[in-house]
Formats: sequence, structure tokens, C-alpha cells
Amino acid sequence: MTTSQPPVSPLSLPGNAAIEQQVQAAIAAIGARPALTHVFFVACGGSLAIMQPNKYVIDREAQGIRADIYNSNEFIHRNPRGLSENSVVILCSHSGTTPETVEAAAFARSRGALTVSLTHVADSPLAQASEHVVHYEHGPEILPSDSSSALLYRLVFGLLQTREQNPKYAALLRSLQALPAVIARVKEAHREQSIAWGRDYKRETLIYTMASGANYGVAYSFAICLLQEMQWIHSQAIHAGEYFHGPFEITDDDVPFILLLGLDETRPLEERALAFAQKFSQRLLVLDAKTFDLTGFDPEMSGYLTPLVFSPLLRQYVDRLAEERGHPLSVRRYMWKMDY
Ligand SMILES: O=P(O)(O)OC[C@H]1O[C@](O)(CO)[C@@H](O)[C@@H]1O
Repeated sequence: MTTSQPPVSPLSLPGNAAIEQQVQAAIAAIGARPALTHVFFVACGGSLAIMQPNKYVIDREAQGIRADIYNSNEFIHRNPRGLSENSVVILCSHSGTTPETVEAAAFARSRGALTVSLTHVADSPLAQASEHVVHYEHGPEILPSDSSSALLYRLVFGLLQTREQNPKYAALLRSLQALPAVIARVKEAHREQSIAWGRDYKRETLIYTMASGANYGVAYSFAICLLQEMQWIHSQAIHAGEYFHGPFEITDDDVPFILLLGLDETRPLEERALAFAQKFSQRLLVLDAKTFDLTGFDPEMSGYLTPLVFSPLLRQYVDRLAEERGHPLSVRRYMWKMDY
């Protein structure tokens, strides 16, 4: 490992220059640490879900760095022994106000770790609690390469380059340049099917999601944020490997599933789950990345980038569902309305 690498590739994205500077400053600070043995990804809910593929990347790519992922409150209470001055803690909170995540940043700093936070709100409590902040953009008008999910990958591949000379950062940036067009093509290819799905599934009270590897976080976020939180539809994200160790017993012809088939090394788990589920359920929505036009993605990055395509694609499906149900995605009963 080295600490004297220059900042990562000069190849730049046609995105927001201020964001690029923040990413580079965080990567430089990570490179300047005397040692780095552990990366902790810490957040809650949807912000936690987008971190999951990053642990997958570090598990697959890193030589001497371990990654773990924690709900913010669990991180504080579990108090991992490995958390030290040799750790980087990457936190994320869209609002920058989730108290557990703000507290987790202070906790990580008290243990000597370097803190890097992503948030949409520049001057938020999380931004103030962290040493490095990447202030991301949000909304339909932004470049997908400036989204929180893409920025996490930029941080992680930058970290791997600066610490271990991992060569894939340039391939990531090249692929991210292609991401807006890829997303537009895939969404367009699914336009009719998502309209039909919204109509057909609007009365379902329960919909399961299933995936593995780099895509499990997308299935998890769709289940807990989009279906449970924003549509009040019962759900669970089933890990495709775990499906055979309990959940497959609930499979029946009228039990709805959404199955994600990605392009990473765990695809055989997803294919096995699909082969079983389609024998017994007539209510499957199968989204298979092999059918996507991913022109512009570097082949070695496609498995990692699939979650960044599944996510907006699933949003298109749930937008149609919400429309058909007359239940806007913004409605909450408890969240942000009371103390909890
Ligand atoms: O810390 P954040 O990202 O602002 O999250 C707040 C809330 O937003 C969600 O991610 C989605 O609404 C929830 O899961 C979470 O409780």
C-alpha cells in the first residue's frame, strides 16, 4: 500500500466541477492516511441501500482493505473493535439531519477514523459533523454521474486507486459518461411494460423483491422505501441465495415477486431463484440486465453499474403503480411528522 499516490485520473466528467473537487479532496485525504485497513459504510434506509454495492466492489477489488456496512444506530451500539485511525467511515444522509447518522459521524471521529459524508444539504448537521463532505445533486435534471450512487462509486474506486493502485477508476468514469444515455434507453424500452405493470399490480397488498450481489441494495431499497414507506404495500427484500432457505415456501401462483437479474458474479444465484419461482408463480416481474442496451459501459464495469440502471428503472415502475393507486410517493403517516 502507498500513501504517496497523486490524486486519481485527470479524466473528468462533464458534471459539476464543485462536486468533482469535493470528491478529489476526500480521495486525497484518504490517500494521505498513514494506513487504511477498513472502510465502514454507515447510513439509514435509502441512503444505506445505495452503499451496499460499494461493499461488493471492495470485497471484489481490494487487496488489503475490508469493508463493512452498518445502519448508523447499530454502528454506534455495536461499536466495532476494528474502528480506528486506520478506518475511513463513509456516511450518507440525503437530508443531512438523520440523528443516528449525524451521531455516527461524531462517534467515528471520536475513534480517530476519517469521516467522509455525502449529503444533499451542504450545510446540514451531517456536513458539520464530518471532515469531508460531498454535496450531491438530486432530481430529474441532474447528470446521473453526479447522483449519490455514482459519487459513492467515484469515491470508492478513487480510494482503491490511491491506496492500492487499482486500475479501474478511468473505466468507471468512461462508463459513467455513458450512464445517462443507458438509463434513457432502458427506461424507454420498458415504458409500455411499466404502464401495464402499474395497472395490473395496483391492487396488490404485498410484493416481494429479490436479488443478490451488487443488486441486493436496490431490491432492499425498493422493498423498504418505495413499497413499504411510500406505497404502504407489504414487502420484503429476499436475498436470492436465501430464498431457498425459507422464503421459497411462500411461492404460489398469486404471490407477486420482482426479480432482478444483474451482471455481477452472483447472477447464478438470481438465475436459480428465477428458475424455481417461475415454476410456481404467475406474478413475476423479471428485470434482466442481459436484455439492456448498455452501450458505452466498459464490460468490466457492467456488473457494478447495473444497480445504477435498475434503480431509475424501478422508479419508473413504481411511479406508474403510484399513479394507478392514487397514492403519491410523497405521502407519509409517521415519518418526519412526530418523534420516533
Ligand atoms: O438520512 P436520510 O438519507 O435523509 O434518510 C431519511 C429517510 O429517507 C429515506 O431514505 C427514504 O425516504 C428513509 O429510508 C430514511 O429514514
